[in-house]
Amino acid sequence: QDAVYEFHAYLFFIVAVLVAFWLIGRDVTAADPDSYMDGPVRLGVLATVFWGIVGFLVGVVAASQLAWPDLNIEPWFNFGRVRPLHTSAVVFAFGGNALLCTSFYVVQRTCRARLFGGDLAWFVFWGYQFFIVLAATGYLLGNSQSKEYAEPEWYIDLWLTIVWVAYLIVFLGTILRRKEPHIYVANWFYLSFIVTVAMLHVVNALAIPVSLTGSKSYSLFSGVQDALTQWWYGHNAVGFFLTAGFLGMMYYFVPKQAERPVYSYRLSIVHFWSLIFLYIWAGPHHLHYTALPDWAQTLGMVFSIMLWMPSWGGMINGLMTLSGAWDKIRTDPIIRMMVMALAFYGMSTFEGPMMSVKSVNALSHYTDWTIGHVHSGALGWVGMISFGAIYFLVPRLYGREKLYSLRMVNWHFWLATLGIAAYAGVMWVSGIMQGLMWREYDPEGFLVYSFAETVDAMHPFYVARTFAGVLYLAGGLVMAYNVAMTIMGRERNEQPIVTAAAQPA
Ligand code: HEM
Ligand code: HEM
Ligand SMILES: [Cu+2]
Repeated sequence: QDAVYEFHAYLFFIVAVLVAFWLIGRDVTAADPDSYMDGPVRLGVLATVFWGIVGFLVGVVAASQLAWPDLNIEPWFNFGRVRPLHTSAVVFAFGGNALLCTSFYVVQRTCRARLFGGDLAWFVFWGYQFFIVLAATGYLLGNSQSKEYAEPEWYIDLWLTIVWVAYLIVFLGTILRRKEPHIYVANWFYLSFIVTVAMLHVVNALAIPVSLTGSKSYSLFSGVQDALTQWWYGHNAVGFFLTAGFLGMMYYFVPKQAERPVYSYRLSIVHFWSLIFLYIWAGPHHLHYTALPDWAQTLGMVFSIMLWMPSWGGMINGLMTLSGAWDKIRTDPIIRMMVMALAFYGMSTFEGPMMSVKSVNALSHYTDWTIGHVHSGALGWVGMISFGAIYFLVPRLYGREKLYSLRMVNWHFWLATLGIAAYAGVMWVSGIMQGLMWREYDPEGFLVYSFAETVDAMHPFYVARTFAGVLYLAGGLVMAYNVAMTIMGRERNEQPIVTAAAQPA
């Protein structure tokens, strides 16, 4: 019925042919059941770095378009198509690959078992990359079902469902055949992420296609039910994709890199159950002052405020794992990255509950303050903890003694930290200014500013935010170079990092 569907059908055909050739030619000798399956992890780390750079770059493009509207290139690269390309690239391609490869790595080590299902793990990896390509090309060609963070049309949603169920089978199967009786807490978090995302995705994507040979569909829900379902999904995508999954990462890689046990196992169990119970109810804080019934808005607000506690439980558990090893912040830039991730996790989960209070949201909603909040969680928490895990994994996965350069990790740390601080700071100022300008009345009761005047006032902030994004992107490029050199087996000839205070007096 339409060109996008046709293009995707051809793409599907080409991929199917390639897979058929691979199936014919592959090596069918059974792998050693006692070894770990690290192929998808090795490639997954590279995919994470690659999609990270793509996503940050598209973020810089979107930021530039807001600063200089002439950069809207019609029709393929206008802001309306570039924005979902950015959000999906960073959240699902970068974050998703980071979760996929670290979860495959962690579940094998902590269960002392090979991934379940043989080549199914490869299907999950490649099937997920195919989903990303379908989604991204669909956006640029103008397809969207207009649900934020769930823009792909129905047939792409169906494909993702198949891939995700396979992911669940691989992960759960590995846990079921574990040789270690205990299920380590990182796996609890990963599992809750996989199960909940499956549920969110299936319910929110329920839609009726206009035709089985066309891309257009209509949501099963309408009006305020549609809005509530969408933000039940959207909020819990934050809670389970961007939070629970990355907490799983934190619970494995922070203790490993710090060479310390988790601070409190009891705390991890308590904050796990309270986190997943509370998150599910907080979605309505995205719909304050809408047609959603008032009681539902208040419910969302109350659960959001309660959510502060289990969130900080995770942060405290991560930070206190460094007890007795605090000196490592000075000497190990990877630990420094992980600590910065936890600091931003704490910061954004304090800011979130505050923004969910209706009177605060009356100012912050629809403004850049929300964008600042999003990016302190995304750049600070999700980005930094993933970078830490990548630096941990690359030498181990590729059989290298150490990274090409620790000093470059330090550079990455500072570029990323300055980028985040500038991004969040600029958006706070511009967001609050924007909110205050919108609500400014004169003594006669007329609005003082027209909407266009508030847009005009944003310009310098948008320029500054673009610059902040360039810093963050530059850090990502430094990482890509470091990773590539490490894989090639090179070691940079450099002085070890020793600060003045660490030297003997
Ligand atoms: C170089 C770094 C980045 C830059 C320059 C950047 C830029 C942007 C821009 C310009 C927008 C649109 C804002 C608007 O509509 O007013 C945006 C939205 C968004 N970005 Fe980024 N971004 C970056 C990195 C990231 C990362 C790493 C993540 C997640 C892991 C992320 C997640 C998001 C999300 C979820 C939104 C939608 C926010 C909302 O609708 O409230 N971004 N970004
Ligand atoms: C206790 C934890 C948190 C609470 C209670 C919370 C609360 C909120 C609130 C009230 C909003 C603004 C809704 C609006 O006015 O439209 C929001 C937006 C958002 N938050 Fe959080 N937040 C939390 C943690 C996080 C974290 C850790 C991240 C990222 C890793 C994050 C990502 C987002 C995103 C992407 C949006 C924008 C959604 C959109 O409109 O597109 N949040 N959050
Ligand atoms: Cu939310």
